[in-house]
Amino acid sequence: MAPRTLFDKIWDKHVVTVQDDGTAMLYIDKHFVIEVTSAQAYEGLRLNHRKVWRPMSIVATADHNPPTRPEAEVTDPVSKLQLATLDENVREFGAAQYYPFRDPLSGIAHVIGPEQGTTLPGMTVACGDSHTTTHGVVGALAFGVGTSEVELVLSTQCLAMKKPKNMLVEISGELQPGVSAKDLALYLIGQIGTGGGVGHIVEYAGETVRNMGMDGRATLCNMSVEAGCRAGLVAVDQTTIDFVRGRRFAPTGAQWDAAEAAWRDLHSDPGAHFDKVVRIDASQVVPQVTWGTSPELVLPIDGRVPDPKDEPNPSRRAWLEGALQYMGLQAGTPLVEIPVDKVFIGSCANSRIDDLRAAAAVVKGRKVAPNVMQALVVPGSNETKLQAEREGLDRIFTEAGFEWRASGCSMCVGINEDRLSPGERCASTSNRNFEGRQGPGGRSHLVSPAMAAAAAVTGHFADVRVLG
Ligand SMILES: CC(C)[C@H](C(=O)O)[C@@H](O)C(=O)O
Ligand code: SF4
Repeated sequence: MAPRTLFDKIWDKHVVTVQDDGTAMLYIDKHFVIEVTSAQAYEGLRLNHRKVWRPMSIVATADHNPPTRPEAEVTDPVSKLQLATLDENVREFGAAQYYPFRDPLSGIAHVIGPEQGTTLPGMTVACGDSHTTTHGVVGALAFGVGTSEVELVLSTQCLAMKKPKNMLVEISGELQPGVSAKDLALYLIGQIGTGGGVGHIVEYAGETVRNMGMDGRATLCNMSVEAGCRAGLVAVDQTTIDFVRGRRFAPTGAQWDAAEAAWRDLHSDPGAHFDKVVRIDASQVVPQVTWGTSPELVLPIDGRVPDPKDEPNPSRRAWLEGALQYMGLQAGTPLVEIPVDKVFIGSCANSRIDDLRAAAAVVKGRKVAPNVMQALVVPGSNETKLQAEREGLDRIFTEAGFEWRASGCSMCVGINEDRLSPGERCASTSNRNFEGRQGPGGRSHLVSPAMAAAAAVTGHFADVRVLG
């Protein structure tokens, strides 16, 4: 057989039929259902008198709306309705697991999937949420889909699509201390743009990725969608196997042995063809900060806010001018001189244990700067929260003046009570910075956990490499 990519291998195993025009029906092994994008899909089933094809493939979780303050209740009527509707739909249609608001195992779908071993290597995964790409961290082919596709997966267990193309991002060289997977992801998007991966499934490979822990790999996969990719993947290696073994829903005994043997083949064959290849020298990447209203408007921390006048293309120039104005910045300002009002450490991009450890290492023994009105740490799952508490990370954060919260999407997206007010500037470890993303009029700068911590303790963007 011709050499195949990791994507080809998983795709081939899951294609049910292919129509003449190339549209394939792809079997979905695991379906994560969230409160924001599922109500209409279930309503569609009801209207058409359909059942869920395989309720045991469903993991339902309420992650976007729940407040994360201890003891807080849901007060917003839309949030209340979404949460109650998911309760009702799970009761009526069934699910293998359900993590409602305040469940001890609840968390952001893309954090709990790999963490609990519900997402396993070689699986196909769907979820009505764009950052489903994150599940690629364990070598699963995971698609973020819209509500109508949620309904299709519920009723047929399949997604309909033409086969995307293969893209390889090969990362070599050693990361400098203080530089992380988030910086790599932002750097990549800065290079190829938010459209750079459109129509492709990206596989991250190379020695830097092989040497990276699972949480860093998850960040890369998470950010794939911000580069336009349909999904992100990392090949299964010993690090993956060690991560999956012993997880709550991972196979055990003879089933584990068989699974592990099969998973060992989940890598691209030598000589496999990629339609697009991007190479990155990790040793050249410095901590990144976005300055504008798209993840591709990103700069190294030692940079200055660009001047749109230097942009020859008129429509791009107008776009940059708009971004500059929305962000309330002056061209030429060094990034390290931009003060921040709020700091958010969380979201499915950066809320796993290694992220919290990296931020805590910077915060330890320091205080949140007086001009920072609010600094939040929101673990991606309640299990991660407990792990961090066992390690004493919560105390490092709270002693410095951070708020330590229960899990959820929180300030990543302005649809729960954690949000920015108009004009507020936030150093955020999340993945999106478009206008109003973290609250109407809010200004979001995407950074790594270590860089968010550095901004919190200095009160402005700062180079974590020289913070000492
Ligand atoms: C609300 C949800 C559907 C949305 C998504 O699709 O990603 C959100 O999670 C986001 O990050 O923008
Ligand atoms: S944490 Fe943010 S990016 Fe992730 S699913 Fe929630 S809202 Fe979307």
